[in-house]
Amino acid sequence: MRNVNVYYGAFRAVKDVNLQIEARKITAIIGPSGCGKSTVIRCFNRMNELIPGARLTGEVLFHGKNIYDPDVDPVQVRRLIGMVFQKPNPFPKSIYENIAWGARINGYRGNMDELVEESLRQAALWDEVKDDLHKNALALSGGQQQRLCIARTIAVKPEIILMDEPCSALDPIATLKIEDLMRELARDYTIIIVTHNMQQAARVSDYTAFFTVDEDRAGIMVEYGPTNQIFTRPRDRRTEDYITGRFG
Ligand SMILES: Nc1ncnc2c1ncn2[C@@H]1O[C@H](COP(=O)(O)OP(=O)(O)OP(=O)(O)O)[C@@H](O)[C@H]1O
Repeated sequence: MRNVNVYYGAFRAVKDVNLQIEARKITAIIGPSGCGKSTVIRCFNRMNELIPGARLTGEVLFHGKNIYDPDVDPVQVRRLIGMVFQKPNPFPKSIYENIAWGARINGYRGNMDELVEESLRQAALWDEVKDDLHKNALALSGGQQQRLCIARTIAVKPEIILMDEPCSALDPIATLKIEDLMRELARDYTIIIVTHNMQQAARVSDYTAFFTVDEDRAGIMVEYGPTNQIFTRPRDRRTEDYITGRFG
């Protein structure tokens, strides 16, 4: 991200963000409520464009190309940079179709059974559902539904997976499963996660970006670095206050 500002109408929600994401690492975005975490993560695949009144200035470079250039297709951007949401949102269709549908829309011509199996395996869900692929996805538990959403995202072969509070609707055991899965996926994918949960950021991420709210209510990035450094030797007083629980 280069000099990124995001406005909702006249309100500047995010101010002057410069952030370089590392490939095949997990980057956590943390900070108090309203500091713009969701707004920032949505910039990485042009999801803010779907919000009426939202506007971005600056650049988001992916392989050196600004994804906001007029000749870039947002649908293609969202295929390469997939997103998993707070609440698991499988389609009200079978487990199999949840994966096959997106792949088909994206023009997948290979063996669909293989793709479904491979995606479910990568999302650590295969063993639990392999005998029930034609069951409705909504009959799965919340944690299984979220892994299915991750499988669906992986099936279209993205390079980056964005996750906005992916565990906030899950119990602690399902949360740990998703965290283990994220570590597995980070071998092949670049992951960016928004989380309210600082322990989660400390457990799973390689890099952490701490955001806060400036005097004009705009979100700003205070500090970014290796997670270990941010949590043990923050350079900025505001980061220290937040991670030690004095603020937010
Ligand atoms: N669709 C919208 N229209 C107008 N203002 C918005 C919209 N979405 C977010 N905002 C405002 O932008 C700012 C940043 O919101 P955002 O949801 O990105 O913060 P956040 O850090 O993700 O918050 P939380 O941790 O509470 O989810 C807030 O002041 C919020 O009120």
